[in-house]
Formats: sequence, structure tokens, C-alpha cells
Amino acid sequence: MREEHILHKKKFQACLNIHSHNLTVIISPLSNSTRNLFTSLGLQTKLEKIDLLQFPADLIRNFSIIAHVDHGKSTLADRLLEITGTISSNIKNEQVLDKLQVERERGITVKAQTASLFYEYKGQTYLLNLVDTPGHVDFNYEVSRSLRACEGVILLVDANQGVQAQTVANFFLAFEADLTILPVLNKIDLPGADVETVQKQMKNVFDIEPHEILQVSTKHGTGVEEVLKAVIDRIPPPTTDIKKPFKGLVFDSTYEKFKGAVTNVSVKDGVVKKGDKIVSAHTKKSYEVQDVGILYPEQTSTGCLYGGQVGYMMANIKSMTDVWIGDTLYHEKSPVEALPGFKPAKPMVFAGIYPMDQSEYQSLKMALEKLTMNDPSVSVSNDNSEALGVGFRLGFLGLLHMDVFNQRLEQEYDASVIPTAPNVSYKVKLKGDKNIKFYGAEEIIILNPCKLPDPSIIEAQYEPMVYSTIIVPVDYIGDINPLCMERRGEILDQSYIDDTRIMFKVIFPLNEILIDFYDELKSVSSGYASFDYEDHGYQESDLVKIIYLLNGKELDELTMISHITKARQKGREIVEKLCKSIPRQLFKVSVQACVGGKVLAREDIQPYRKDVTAKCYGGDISRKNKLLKRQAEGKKKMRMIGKISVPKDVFIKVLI
Ligand SMILES: Nc1nc2c(ncn2[C@@H]2O[C@H](COP(=O)(O)OP(=O)(O)OP(=O)(O)O)[C@@H](O)[C@H]2O)c(=O)[nH]1
Repeated sequence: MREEHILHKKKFQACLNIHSHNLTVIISPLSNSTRNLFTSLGLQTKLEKIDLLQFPADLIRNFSIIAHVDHGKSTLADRLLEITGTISSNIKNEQVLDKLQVERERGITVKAQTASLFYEYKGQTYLLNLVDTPGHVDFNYEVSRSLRACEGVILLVDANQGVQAQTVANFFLAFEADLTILPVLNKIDLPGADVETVQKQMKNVFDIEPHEILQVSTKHGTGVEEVLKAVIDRIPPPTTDIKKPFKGLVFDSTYEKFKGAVTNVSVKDGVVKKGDKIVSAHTKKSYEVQDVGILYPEQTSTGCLYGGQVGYMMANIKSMTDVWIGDTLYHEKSPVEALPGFKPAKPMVFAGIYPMDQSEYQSLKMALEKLTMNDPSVSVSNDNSEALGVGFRLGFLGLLHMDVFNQRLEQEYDASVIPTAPNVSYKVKLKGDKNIKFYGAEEIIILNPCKLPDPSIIEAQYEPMVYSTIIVPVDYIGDINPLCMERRGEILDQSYIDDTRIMFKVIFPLNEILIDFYDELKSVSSGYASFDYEDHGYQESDLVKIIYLLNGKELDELTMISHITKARQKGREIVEKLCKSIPRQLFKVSVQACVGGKVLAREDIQPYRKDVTAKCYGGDISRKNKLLKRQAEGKKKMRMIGKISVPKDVFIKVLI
């Protein structure tokens, strides 16, 4: 049975399709009240086909939400989606735009997400395009790209925690991009919220006046509607001319099974329609637009996008090499000057990834191609190892980024891989001896520690440095100095951001802060410190290669480069942890750390005989088979070093 009822009112049209058990409401974007009515009833809503021509530039606002980790960006996005009737406010929405399994499991945003909202204000309906961005330093590249599709940002600061290191980093990203900054204090519901102090910090660090700052509780929705109004009042509309030829900036892309590449496009000028023939300024390849629309928050086809608008586009792009984030798209018959592309992401951490079984090399290659389409900040090059075979060396923006990428590889592409220890990239200057033809270059970059040349042919070695910001309460000043010294850091500056907090500027070797520095910083400051860093070039250093041996066989995935003063301590620590992580075998295993043939540390793993079926003699055969099956599954997670079986993720266990 189906019944249709169409409501006509001055400014909106709603069409209810009543099926026997479910109700779909087709709504017009033009009225908040209609959308809110239906979404608050918990009904499924679908946007009626809209004519985006009704939204000229002055009715459009494009903005990002930026903040330190966990200051409430995704929660604010949820409330904005609810207030505008984009999603139902009847159910408990939690971080709706965090769509990836890894984001849901970890409770963090790793991928920027765009959503279009319609909001009625002062008698006009506005089209608002928001980008929810990640807060962690490892995903800053997502933030900087998103900003290119915006004219303004909401800078969210937790009223309880105050200005943190990533607040500073993200503020300056927006400031340097010349965007309008709308400052908002969040979590004012918390008993520890100290609005006055945080206002003072924002005045001291960003020169933002207290009266400019809005106050909200995104959890309870308090003050959130004022944020929407301020977005319209304070953030300027995009500058565009829809009569000019189409010029679109590709600011993000995702790979979808069955659809191929879906690009997120910010239309700078002109209009793009389904069926148009478009060209990529980067590859000069042309495509036919198969679908184009807005993200509401799911893909909602509109058939076209006009200047100033932001949305998605599908054009049958199948290969990763054909999508270039930062690319300019134009109509085949009206070429335009390409927009400046994005500064390429600079990987900070490198690690090898090898197929568990060499026969899986091709499928791993394809999985990497697809996943890097979703995450273009990962660099991929071929790699090989005597022990692990052929594989890939990947570059990441940080350890969390690496961890998340590997998890996505397993979860989304079912890839079973052996990852190697993460390392930074070193630079080596070879001796100027014409007879030495090593790599045929004077200066080489070492991405794989196994490939560090013999010291006899090295003239100088350099390690990457970072320029960092640490913010801590003054009570912990005394703990910061020794921590920085221990990590070979050089404190350049320290300044008060208010009466209670101090900001340090420190230069560190990247290798020293890569693994557990942040944990230690948090621990010495009772969780109050925050930390952010950026690339600071290379500096000459005294480095050695540490290799680890199991009964004399090299454990390739753990080879590392260390500062000479840290080698012995590092070697001892890792040997100790290896002994704890490698299961006992049927024979004794000696674990050694060596530098240039000299043993730095050695320990033995004593033999242990484990017959899992020992207790099953005479018992139920099915139980015995179950145990053997479980043991076989366990073996899949192992790899063999000689006769020793080692967990494939051994480096994670010993390093992190
Ligand atoms: N009490 C209170 N908690 C809040 C408020 N806003 C957010 N939270 C909580 O703070 C935590 C982090 O919120 P998110 O919205 O995930 O923060 P985020 O900035 O998007 O986090 P990342 O994307 O990982 O950087 C969650 O547990 C929220 O429930 C608020 O106004 N009051």
C-alpha cells in the first residue's frame, strides 16, 4: 500500500512517501523548520532535487572546524548537522562525520569530511559547507588542504584545557592562509571550565579580543545556533564569477569500490555539469563528468555545481595516478590557468611493508594504490630485503598516521603484511673518492636503515630536526628542561601565555621524539602538556647502524640508526623487549644487538616445550583438532627467522 501526500507552502515543499512500514520524506532545502520537523520525528529524509543556482555566492559560506585533539570538532559538526535538520536530532549522534572504522574504534578523526547544510537566517536560506578536520599533528596535511576550500574557520578551544600546541599550529595555518577566524570556546558545561583564563590566553597568543569569542557546549547544544549565525555574519562569502569558464580545485579524494575515484571539488569559477567534458591541468587527461553533487552529508546528486560551491564529482577515474590532490579541473574547450597546487606532504617517518607471503605482492600493491588515493600524504616506493623479499617503503607524517594506515590496510583491504620498524630519513655525504661508485651520488637520502653505507666511505651524516612547541602549566617547568636535554633538544625560547601556562620552543632531532616522547611529556606533566612540531631541515650528527640478531640471523625489520651516544642504551632496551616478545622455542635463542660487528647487548631466551594437545590424550578428538586449528591460526601471525618463529608485528611490541 502506498499513499502520497504533498504539502505546498510558501517556501518549502515536502513529499511524504508512505510505504507499509517505512516513511521517506522528500524535503526541500529551503526551510529549517520543515527539515527540523521531520528529522526530529526520526524520519528518513531525502533532499528533493535542488537547483543550486538559487545559491549565489552571497548565500554561501565555506568553513572548516579546526582545533587541538579532542576539543570537540566532530561534536560541534554533529550539532550543526542536527540544528540544520541535515540529520535527525531524535537519535544520539556521535561524531557522525567520522565514517571510517578506524575513526570509530579510536574515537579520533583522521580524515577531513565535508558536509553541506542549509540554514535559514534573516529571511534567506544559506548553503553552508563545513569541513570537519582532524586535530592530531600527524593529520595536519588534511587541515591545510581543507583550508583551501574555505574562506573562514571556526577555531574551537576547550574551555577546560585552554590553548594547546595544536591550537597554535592550526591557528597559524588559518592565519597564514588569510582566512577569517571565528573563535569559539567549547565545553563551558564542565566544572573546570575557566572562560576568563582561556580568553586571556587567546588574547596573548593570537591577539583575539574576548568579545569576539563565542561560548558553547557542543555536547548539550548550548550556544551552537549562535555559531551558525556568526558563520554567516562574520565569514565572507566566496569570491567567484559563474560566467567565467569552469575552474575547480580538487582538494580531496576517496576511492570507492564500484565507483572508482570520487573527488571533492571546490568550484572557484563557472559551473560544472553532469556530462561535461573536463580536463585535469596536471595530467592533461580528459574525462566525462558522470555525477556531481553535494555532501548532505552523504553524496546527493545535484547535476551541477556553481562557482563558490563545494561538492563531489565522479568522472570514471580508475587509477590513483590520475587523481592529483591540488589539481585544477577545467572544461575541455575552455582551458584556464592552473591554481597553485598544494605544498606536497613531507613524510617524517618511514617504514617497510612486506607481504606476509611473496605471492601476495600484487594484491598488496593494489591495496596500497587504493588506500593512498584516500590518503595522498603517504609516499610509496619499492623496497626489497634479503630476508623479507620484495615490498614497499612507505613514508608517513608520524607514528599515529603509520599505525592508522596499517590498520586501514588490514581492515579495509584485508592485507596481511610484515611491517618494519619506523625510522626517519637520514642524509649521508659520501667521501669524494672517484673510485667509489656507491649509489653514484655524493649525497644520498637513507629511507631504509639497512641501506646505510659502510662508515669507511661516509664523510658526514645528517639527521632530520623538528621545530616544536610545548605548552605546560608553570608548575611543571622544572621537568621540561631535563626531558628536553635527555632527548638532545635545544630550548630556543620560553614565554608565558598567561599567568599559569608557559610555551617552549624547542629544536629536537626527529628521531628522539618519534616513539615515546609525547607519553613521557604527558607523564611528567600529569597529562597537562601539549606538543606540536614541524620540519626543521637536517643537522650533522654522529650516527651508527644497530642490527639485531637471533641465533646469528639478522632481524631485518628491526635494523635502526641511532645517535652514537644512545646506541648502547637502545640496544639493551630492545634486546630485553625482544626476549619478552618472542615466544619460547624448542631450543635456546640468543638475542644480540650489534654495531659494526661489536656486540652491544646479549640475552638468551630459554627453550620451552609446548605440546598444546598434551592434555588431550584419550580425550575428545574434536577438542584436539580445535586446539591444533588455533595453533595453526597463531602461526599465520608468525614469520620464520631461520628456525625461529617470530610474531610478524614484533617491532610494534618492542618499540611502542
Ligand atoms: N563535557 C563536554 N564534553 C564535550 C563537549 N564537546 C565534546 N565533548 C567530548 O569531548 C570528546 C572529544 O570530542 P570530539 O568531538 O571527538 O573531539 P574532536 O576535536 O573532533 O577530536 P579529534 O577529531 O580526535 O581531534 C568526546 O568525548 C565528546 O563527547 C562539551 O561541550 N562538553
